[in-house]
Order: sequence, then structure tokens, then C-alpha cells
Amino acid sequence: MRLSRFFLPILKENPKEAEIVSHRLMLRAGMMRQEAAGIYAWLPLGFRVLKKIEQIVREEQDRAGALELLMPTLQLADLWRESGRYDAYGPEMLRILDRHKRELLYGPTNEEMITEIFRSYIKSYKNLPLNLYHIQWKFRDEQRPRFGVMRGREFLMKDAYSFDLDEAGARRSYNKMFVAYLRTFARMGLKAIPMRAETGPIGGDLSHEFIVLAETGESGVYINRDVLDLPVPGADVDYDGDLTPIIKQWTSVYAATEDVHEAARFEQEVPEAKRLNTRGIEVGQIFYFGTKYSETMKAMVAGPDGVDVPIHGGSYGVGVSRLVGAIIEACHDDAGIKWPEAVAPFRAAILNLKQGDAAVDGACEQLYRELSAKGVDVLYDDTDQRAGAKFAAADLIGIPWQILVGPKGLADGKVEVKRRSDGSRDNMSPADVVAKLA
Ligand SMILES: Nc1ncnc2c1ncn2[C@@H]1O[C@H](COS(=O)(=O)NC(=O)[C@@H](N)CS)[C@@H](O)[C@H]1O
Repeated sequence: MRLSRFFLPILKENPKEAEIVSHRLMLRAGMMRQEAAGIYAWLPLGFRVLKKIEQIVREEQDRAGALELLMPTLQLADLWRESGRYDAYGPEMLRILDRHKRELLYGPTNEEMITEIFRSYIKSYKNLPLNLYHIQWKFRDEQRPRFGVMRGREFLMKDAYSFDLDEAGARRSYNKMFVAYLRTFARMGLKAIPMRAETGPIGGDLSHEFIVLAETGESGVYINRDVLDLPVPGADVDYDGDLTPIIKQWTSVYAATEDVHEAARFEQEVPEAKRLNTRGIEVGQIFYFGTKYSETMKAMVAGPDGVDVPIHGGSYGVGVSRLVGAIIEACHDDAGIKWPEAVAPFRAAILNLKQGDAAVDGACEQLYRELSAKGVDVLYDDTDQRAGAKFAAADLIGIPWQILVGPKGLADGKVEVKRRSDGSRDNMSPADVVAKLA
């Protein structure tokens, strides 16, 4: 992508409404624009990151055996009356009347709708276990939307829903999602710690939140530092095998949100030097809620003995749009964002340090052509800004690799490669840059 042809409305100043670094940097880096309280337009640079995060979530859901579908954002109120949550959900629910005065709502979550879909087709335990998911926009009329995409009103969520014959089966489904979440967040360069949590409006009696440590996080957390060094299951993890050793390993080290924290146990179990009380950002939450929805909504299957029983369910959410902010909270410095390569909007930026100089222009064009031909996502800063402004922009938007092309280096057949994550620099030939990044 040539920057002269892109749409990247970088802000010079820090927007005053931004209270946390991710909100400030997303606005300054031209990644998004607020259209209403808690409602954002995703501009091209931010949208590229959102799609990369979404794709990692999708790949790990698929690896765990979940099946992707897409449910609508609008739902019938009557569906929520069946489960008894229509009134219980309260003012966070955006209620809508259509032209025929039919009562609709903008879905904050989809337990009811997925249960309705399930019960319409599945009647036998032989079709279980089943895990259906989608990646869809949600609306929650938060009292105080704030911190940019961290607590929005319209936000993108992956929500998966599992269906099993009994609790044992449902726990196996729960464990698959637990492992998939460990892998998902690790692939984004995050350490997301699974912690026991309250179940809240979703319900049930078993839930874990996956929390990224960050001072600006809304959740207070208490952990044994050992949890930060536990191994994340590899891509070859056997989802049809026994996952309980992995779950046991990750849940036997103390990690709890403040709502379920047990101070006495923490003191007793965790050596002083290993105790950490800090804050974190909830990037995902998983729930086992048994027959909460299947009983009220009559989602039954005939068991092995032919008798109809309500299925045991669970739901599993990931804050896809929140993750854009969470990753910035975890990966930034004073100059701007430091994207982990897996989610960066572009892998490399070519900075032409002397626009109009034939040798420099030629070298940049050749690098741009060769890297693009090898499938490397490149942003070529071919604007006529001075070098200092180009350095600042590249640091701000957080592209992992910067390729600085100037007349002096070129005279020696070299360009400078800067690694954004640690600031390290290397001089090498353009051909070696292509070999390194392709
Ligand atoms: N207002 C919000 N803005 C941005 N992300 C949010 C917001 N509310 C929740 N999320 C994200 O969405 C994830 C799942 O939301 S949730 O309420 O915990 N779970 C559910 O809704 C279940 N139905 C999971 S399928 C959260 O872990 C969080 O990362």
C-alpha cells in the first residue's frame, strides 16, 4: 500500500477525551473515529488490525472443533421473553420497534437465539457434542461507555455456544474452549490469564475470565506470579483427548478476580514473593450454565434410553474489538504502538528519506515491488514529508519493521532496518531485507 494513496488521518495532538493510552493512540494513529458515545467507525488502519485479530480467533475456534455460522444482530423480543431475560436484562438492552410496531432488540448476546436454532433441528444425543459460534456485532447500552473500544456500546464479539447431553460432556466442551482461549491470546502476543469469575447475567455456576494484566484494566486481580510462566498448548494439542491435565495445571495456581478473591487462601497458598495484586483487562469469558436455557426454552434431546432430557450448555465470548485496545495497552511505548507481528496492520514500512532522489526512489520502488510480490504486507511512505515526520508516523502506528532508505546508505548498497519492538537497527542490502522479511 502506498501511503500517498491510503487513508490514514493521523492526529498531531493528543485528543483530550482519551483517558487511557490505547484510546489516545487509536485516535492519534487514525485507526478509528467516534460516531456516537461508545460507537465507532473503524478506519482502514484499525480495520486491518480488527480483521487480523478476528482471523486468529476464527482459526483457533475451528481448530477446537467449533462450527462457524452468522446470526443476525436484531432479535425478536419474544425470544427473550421465553428465557425470562427480556426484563431481567434491564436498561443495557436496546429495544426497537419496527414499522409494524413489532418488538425487536439489538442483541447483547445470543444464548436465546442459538438455543432456538438448536431446538429446531437437533432431537437426539447422537448429534452431540455440538459447538456453534459466530463473530458478530453486539449492542449493550452501557451506562458509562469509556476508554474507547475497551467499553463500547456497539462492539465485536466472538460468541460460541456448546450443546451436550450431560454435565460431563459439557465440561469437556468447556475445557476445549479453555484450551482454545489459551492458544488464541498467546498467538496475539498476549499473556491472558484464566481466572475464576462471577457468572452474572449469563448465569450458571462455572466461569473463567481471561485477563490481560494492565494498570488501566477495569478488573482487580490477585495472582500467583507462577501462572505467568505456564506453557501454552501447541497447535498439535489433541482436542479429542483428555484436556484435564492442562486445565488442572492452569487452575491449580492461584488467580482470581476481586469478586471471587479469597484473601485467606491467597495468603496461605501463595508465598509472599509470588503474590501479585494488580489490574487487568477481561478479553474473554467462558461459562458453563447447564440447563438454564434448555429448560425454559425446551431444547431437549432423546438420550441413549430414549428419554427426552434438556441439554447442558455453555457459552464462550471473546471481545474481538476490545482486543485491539487491550493489545495496545500491553504493547506500546512513548513513541506509540508496538504491534505484535501476528496482528500488525502491515508487516513492514518502507520510509523514503529523500523523496525525488532517483536512486532512493528506485530502491524504494524495487523493495516495495519485491516484498509485495512475496506476499509481505508493506506500507510504503512515499509522501513528501520530511524524514523526522516519517519516523514519528511509523513509530506511532506501530509497524513491526521499518526499512529506512536514504542516499548515504544506498551509496554503500545498504538500507537500514529498524525493529519497532526493541528499537534494534541493522544495515543490510535491499536483497537481504527481502530475504529476511519474505
Ligand atoms: N461493552 C463492551 N465493549 C467491548 N467489549 C466488551 C463489552 N462487554 C463485553 N465485552 C467483551 O465481550 C466478552 C464476552 O462478553 S461476556 O459478557 O463476558 N460473555 C457473553 O456475552 C457470553 N454470551 C459469551 S458467549 C468479554 O469478555 C469482553 O471481552
